[in-house]
Amino acid sequence: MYLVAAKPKILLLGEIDHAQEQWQGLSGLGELIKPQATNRGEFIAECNNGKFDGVVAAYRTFTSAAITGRFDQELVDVLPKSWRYLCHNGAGYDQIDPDACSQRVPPLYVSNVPSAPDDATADTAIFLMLGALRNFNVSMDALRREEWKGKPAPALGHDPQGKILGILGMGGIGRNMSKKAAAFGMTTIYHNRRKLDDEKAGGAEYVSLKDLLKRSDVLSLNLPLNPKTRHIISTEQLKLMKSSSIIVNTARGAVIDEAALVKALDEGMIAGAGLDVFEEEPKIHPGLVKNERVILLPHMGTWTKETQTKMEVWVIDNIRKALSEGKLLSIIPEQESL
Ligand SMILES: NC(=O)C1=CN([C@@H]2O[C@H](COP(=O)(O)OP(=O)(O)OC[C@H]3O[C@@H](n4cnc5c(N)ncnc54)[C@H](O)[C@@H]3O)[C@@H](O)[C@H]2O)C=CC1
Ligand SMILES: O=CC(=O)O
Repeated sequence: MYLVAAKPKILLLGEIDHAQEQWQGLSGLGELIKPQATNRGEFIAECNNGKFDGVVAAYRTFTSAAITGRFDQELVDVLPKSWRYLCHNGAGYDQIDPDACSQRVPPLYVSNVPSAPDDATADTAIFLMLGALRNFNVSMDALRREEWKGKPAPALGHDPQGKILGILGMGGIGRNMSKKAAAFGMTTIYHNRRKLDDEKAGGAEYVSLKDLLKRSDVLSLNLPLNPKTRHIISTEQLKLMKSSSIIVNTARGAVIDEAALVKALDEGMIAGAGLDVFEEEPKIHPGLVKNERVILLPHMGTWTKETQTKMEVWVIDNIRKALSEGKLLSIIPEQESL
């Protein structure tokens, strides 16, 4: 009599919209399953009643947090020990606590999707930058109220040519934006945890955070959200900025203290903002909604067919590698040395 090893399970948290064929292709490596839970309590109950025993890897989306909540200590503690890989669809993995995953025995290895979102997100940042520099939002709103340009017409905008773009977080998206901004005649300065080598910096000057704030005409936030970066931009930092400057945020809402930003805009500490992300999505601070000098997008940085497809395929490739080789394609930096 032979014991037949149970097929591993692969759990889908969220939806696959573009790479169905590649997802189904994983069925050769494991049984594809979905949770029934519609909220965190039910999800934890499914973990506790053994529904996910045998799960080796999971595909998760940003919006699946509406069901599971954050992958924090509480959640990691109830996951079955068979579950070794958590493959996130997104560059930013702030919905996952890397320490809780790393300290579990055995560790829960986490992957994200670097580089695939770079172009689409940097394009979004450029759109927000131009829109805010040119005061386009004021007239776009006015036109829909059947007013030509607006009453009064908006203040004259500013050209990007000759202006200084300051990038906080010079990673994949920051560097991509810097290259694109050069085509608009801008000079980039940046602040990062570490100075980049010359090739990566691409001619951008490394400066302290204080100098970045003081010198930038456009401050673009391109760093991850974590306990060290939460509210990295608040009143003290905003006070250092030029009153003619604008802020662009395509990173995560909570890297800016949103209430402080509203106050800074209202008091003329800075001239405008272009925002794709918010502290409590999908809620937006009413002070941002009512301020016409703020151009707003509902977290659409990677909202293109091409980029969404690339990102889904990337996650599936992570799962495939994990199941067939025991390694992830793009493990998060916090776990590189595990
Ligand atoms: N709006 C959207 O749809 C999208 C938003 N994002 C957000 O953008 C963020 C950046 O993405 P990538 O460029 O792919 O990440 P990345 O990891 O390539 O770059 C992040 C950079 O920030 C730097 N950094 C980290 N902590 C810092 C600190 N305290 N001070 C200064 N620099 C710091 C890192 O050294 C790195 O160079 C993601 O974490 C995500 O939250 C990413 C993709 C799409
Ligand atoms: O917000 C999107 C991401 O990829 O991170």
